[in-house]
Amino acid sequence: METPYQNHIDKADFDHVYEPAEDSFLLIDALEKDLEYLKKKNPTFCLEVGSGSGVVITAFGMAFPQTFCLSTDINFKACVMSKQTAAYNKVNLDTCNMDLMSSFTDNVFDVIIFNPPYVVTESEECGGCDITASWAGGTKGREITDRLLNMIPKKLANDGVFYLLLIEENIPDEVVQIMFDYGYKSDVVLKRKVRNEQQLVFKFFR
Ligand SMILES: C[S@@+](CC[C@H](N)C(=O)[O-])C[C@H]1O[C@@H](n2cnc3c(N)ncnc32)[C@H](O)[C@@H]1O
Repeated sequence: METPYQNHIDKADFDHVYEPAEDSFLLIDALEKDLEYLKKKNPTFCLEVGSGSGVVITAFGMAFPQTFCLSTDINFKACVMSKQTAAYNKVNLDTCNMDLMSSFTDNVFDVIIFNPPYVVTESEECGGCDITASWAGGTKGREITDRLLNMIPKKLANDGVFYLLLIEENIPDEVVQIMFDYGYKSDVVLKRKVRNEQQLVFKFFR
């Protein structure tokens, strides 16, 4: 999977929107690793929740030009940047400024992707809509992630796949158990140690 160009972005804009980092690129590498699996699924709708600069959903859109790509972000400036990144790389992307995927009512997605704010923080730090929303994850770094997990059974197609980036501090075993209770199997697609942080990309599917 190609990494999208982001030459159009002024460095200063990354004071307000999450700048693509190792976690973003691990997620792209995980999607690349699963390319053949994803091609067999021939996805019609792909949603990235919390798209930030748009680098991940744009990479997906470049690899799957026939797939209808959508993204959401709680940070309005991230929505604008995602749209620009997609357009710069000739990918059609609809972006929605919303909390997770709460405003989609009838839509069901074949692929859902989330690189959440995963840093363990005080609960009070979490739930904003500016740059702090990029990293502040509250208790276990999971407060935002757990809210999304709860929505997956209604929003993921029966034969769909959900990709989620976690770090060890998020206690991935608990996430696997939550998703198991919802009826999902899981696999670790890729993991990488970045400085002191063990990052893992999981996929969940029925
Ligand atoms: C770690 S950043 C990942 C950005 C991008 N996906 C990437 O991989 O580079 C997390 C993103 O989730 C967004 N976010 C946080 N809470 C959210 C929520 N409740 N609903 C939608 N997006 C949210 C943040 O604004 C931020 O853009």
